[in-house]
Amino acid sequence: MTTAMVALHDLRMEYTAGRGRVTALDGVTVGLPAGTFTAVMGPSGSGKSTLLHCAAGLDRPSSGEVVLDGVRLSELDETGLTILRRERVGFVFQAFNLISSLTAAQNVALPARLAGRRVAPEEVAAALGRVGLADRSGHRPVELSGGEQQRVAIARALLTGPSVLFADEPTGALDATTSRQVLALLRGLVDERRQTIVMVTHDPVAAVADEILLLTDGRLVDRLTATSAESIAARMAAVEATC
Ligand SMILES: Nc1ncnc2c1ncn2[C@@H]1O[C@H](COP(=O)(O)OP(=O)(O)OP(=O)(O)O)[C@@H](O)[C@H]1O
Repeated sequence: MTTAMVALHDLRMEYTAGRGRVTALDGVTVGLPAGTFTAVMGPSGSGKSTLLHCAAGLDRPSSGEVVLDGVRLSELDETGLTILRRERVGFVFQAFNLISSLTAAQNVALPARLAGRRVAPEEVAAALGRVGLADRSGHRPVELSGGEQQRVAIARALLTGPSVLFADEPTGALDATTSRQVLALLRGLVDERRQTIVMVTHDPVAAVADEILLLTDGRLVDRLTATSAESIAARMAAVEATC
């Protein structure tokens, strides 16, 4: 039996907003095997980002448990969570969050350097090579296309060799063609390096994922495998029509 790289057990998240309470996650239980690509989809407000943030140790759930690479996150204090995020988790967001005055190579090395780690130039070159940007290491963000900037952000996230790469709308700021290229790059990391990836997206080209988790109202309502972009778009339209 494959053990899950990321296991969520009855995950619940409630927010107090004004005088009311919002249930963002309403008992999600799922296991994501190592070396797989999972997309999390669902209507706006269905709890996708909350799920990603809890799974990655950025937020603590109200109840339930996250086990990431064998570590029960509820047992970690804040320092433990910070170390876990630094060493075992990589993040990619919609906004590339690159520092404009630094080169691609300097951007890739920055988080590790800030964490007090010496970073060998070969390590940075290897990370940029993995995303197909070996020849762009001296370029500043303004000298790179949007897709290339996102690839630099992916190289930065891969530098520490994370157990899991979490991506929140990584193609949200990219055009259709560039989005496909970035998703193909992520797919390649799974196929060639057994990288585990969990990605929130609205993009039906998420069909490149091994599995799509469909959320509505904080609940896991479907798990889709081996599906096409067309059937995902149709399923999403049907779910949104009922919301
Ligand atoms: N910090 C917060 N305080 C109060 N309510 C919140 C907070 N963060 C999220 N929520 C609420 O929790 C629910 C789930 O939000 P979440 O951001 O996880 O949804 P989402 O599926 O990622 O949405 P979108 O696709 O629009 O980004 C929403 O109703 C949202 O308003």
